[in-house]
Amino acid sequence: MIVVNGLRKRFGSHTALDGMTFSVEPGQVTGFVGPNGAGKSTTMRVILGLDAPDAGTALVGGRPYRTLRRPLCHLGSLLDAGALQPGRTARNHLLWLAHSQGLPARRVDEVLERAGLQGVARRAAGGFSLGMRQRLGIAAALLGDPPALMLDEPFNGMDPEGIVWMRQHLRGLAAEGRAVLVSSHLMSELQDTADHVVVAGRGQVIADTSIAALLQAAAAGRVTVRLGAPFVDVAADVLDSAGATAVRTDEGTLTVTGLPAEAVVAALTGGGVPFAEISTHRATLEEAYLELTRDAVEFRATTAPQVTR
Ligand SMILES: Nc1ncnc2c1ncn2[C@@H]1O[C@H](COP(=O)(O)OP(=O)(O)OP(=O)(O)O)[C@@H](O)[C@H]1O
Repeated sequence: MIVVNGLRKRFGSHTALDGMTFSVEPGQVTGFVGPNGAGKSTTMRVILGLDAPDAGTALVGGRPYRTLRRPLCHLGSLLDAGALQPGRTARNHLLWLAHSQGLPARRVDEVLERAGLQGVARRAAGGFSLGMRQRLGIAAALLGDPPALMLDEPFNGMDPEGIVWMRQHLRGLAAEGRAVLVSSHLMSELQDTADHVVVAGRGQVIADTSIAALLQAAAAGRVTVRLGAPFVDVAADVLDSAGATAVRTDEGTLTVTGLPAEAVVAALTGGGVPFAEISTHRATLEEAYLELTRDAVEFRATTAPQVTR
């Protein structure tokens, strides 16, 4: 289990982490999402002891990573798939890592097979595509058979087949009881993968929730009512009196917030207003995420560049 509590980190005058707090539970994939600059990589670097926080703690199995005797047996990580000696074969890269942690060579062959790299094990890793490097990074993370895994943007550079493989692989690792933390700046990548999601923005957690609850919250309260144009105004009045907010969004269409669909039906029926159709808006994961992070995006394509003279 990974627990971060009140992490703060400044780089000069810039606050990268501003009280980041969450935990990664065993047996599930936790997505760590947020716009660029939200503080995901910094949090992961702090967990690994690569950056020192100004305040707060990051514990792996109850202890700071730096104090673990054989860290690969506690937490496997993939931060930068490019971090390898290009001339070394995939197998030698893993053998070197295994040796440094006192792990047996047989683990190397086991993880190569698990990552689907047996066929290229004796090829120089420098010639690997980014997707293959990601697989090699996963193999390295699994060397110590750790109960927790932490992967920074593992879908980067993967082709569609690789993405399917990665999703199944992550699910499999969680099904074995491991705590799996996976960062991404695309919520859609985590569809069908993550059970839980921690949404970061401006160095803080802005949502810490199950995927199911996130979808439900995003869809909650948005009900579309279609009815004959002459009834729109009276329907809006009836719904306003029932405590909802009804906005005409199209000819003969009201978008209602503040009341669940059943209550909308009850209010209209009680008010004697005929309607043709009532539907609940179902948000996609991406919509739910965009809604949450709307105020936390540091760089926006639509923001006019600031010119300093
Ligand atoms: N070594 C550093 N020196 C100065 N600023 C840094 C450093 N590392 C990170 N930052 C800044 O801290 C903030 C958080 O960066 P971080 O890389 O953790 O975000 P992120 O959520 O991982 O973003 P991305 O999705 O782009 O990787 C950013 O504004 C970044 O520019």
